[in-house]
Amino acid sequence: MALKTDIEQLDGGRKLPLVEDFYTIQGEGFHAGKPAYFIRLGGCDVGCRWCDAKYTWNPRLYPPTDVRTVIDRATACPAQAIVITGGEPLLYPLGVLTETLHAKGLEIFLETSGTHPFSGYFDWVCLSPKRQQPPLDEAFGKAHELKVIVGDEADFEWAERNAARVGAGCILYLQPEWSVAERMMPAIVEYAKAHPKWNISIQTHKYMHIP
Ligand SMILES: C[S@@+](CC[C@H](N)C(=O)[O-])C[C@H]1O[C@@H](n2cnc3c(N)ncnc32)[C@H](O)[C@@H]1O
Ligand SMILES: Nc1nc2[nH]cc(C(=O)O)c2c(=O)[nH]1
Ligand code: SF4
Ligand SMILES: [Mg+2]
Repeated sequence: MALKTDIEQLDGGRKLPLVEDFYTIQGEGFHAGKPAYFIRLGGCDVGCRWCDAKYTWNPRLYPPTDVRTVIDRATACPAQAIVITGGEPLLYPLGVLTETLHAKGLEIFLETSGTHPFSGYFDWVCLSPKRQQPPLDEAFGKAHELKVIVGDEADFEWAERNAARVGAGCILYLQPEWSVAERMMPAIVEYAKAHPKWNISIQTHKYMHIP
């Protein structure tokens, strides 16, 4: 299965495989609670079995869309923050989209597994490392926050391994994998209390019943 849209179809990033764009409240990590305009791109080659965006994986379902149409919608709403997510957004050249939005004075946030080379401008990078396809070295130095998904006890060791590779100022989050959140929450709470460099992120949008 083609896991990314062919680059030549993207006209250097003037077009991107758009899944959806929507104005909501950031539900995860350091900026949870912040109103933000989300731009979700299609295609991912990482394959997390518990991914809550599996509908994005096949980019062929999402034809390359002129980024100007998305930018027009994003700038027509009151949002001052834009979150670029996916799928795995770093599959694509993000320079045109992000630099155009930045030039309009908007804050640009990235949600990424760090599995592909960076392109584009970001004010904030959230790195969520995946065991089956770990981040590229360059991702660790760019991460403003590290958000490790915890689905079982072994993930705490995975979290520490990644925490050891990010910059000193990178903010650390443990996020329960949604389908086992109830069961894993006590262990996550106890781990964070015992290792207070870690914070907890709980996908508040899912409790708020917003996208
Ligand atoms: C859908 S991913 C898209 C961006 C990028 N591919 C990544 O993984 O960071 C957005 C965020 O949701 C997290 N996520 C995905 N499925 C989840 C689940 N079932 N439970 C908790 N977090 C999840 C990811 O780890 C990531 O931090
Ligand atoms: N409200 C809301 N917050 C989010 N933070 C990260 C998300 C993502 O799917 O990248 C996400 C999302 O899908 N919805
Ligand atoms: S890297 Fe992100 S989009 Fe891709 S499968 Fe994992 S959670 Fe889903
Ligand atoms: Mg989501």
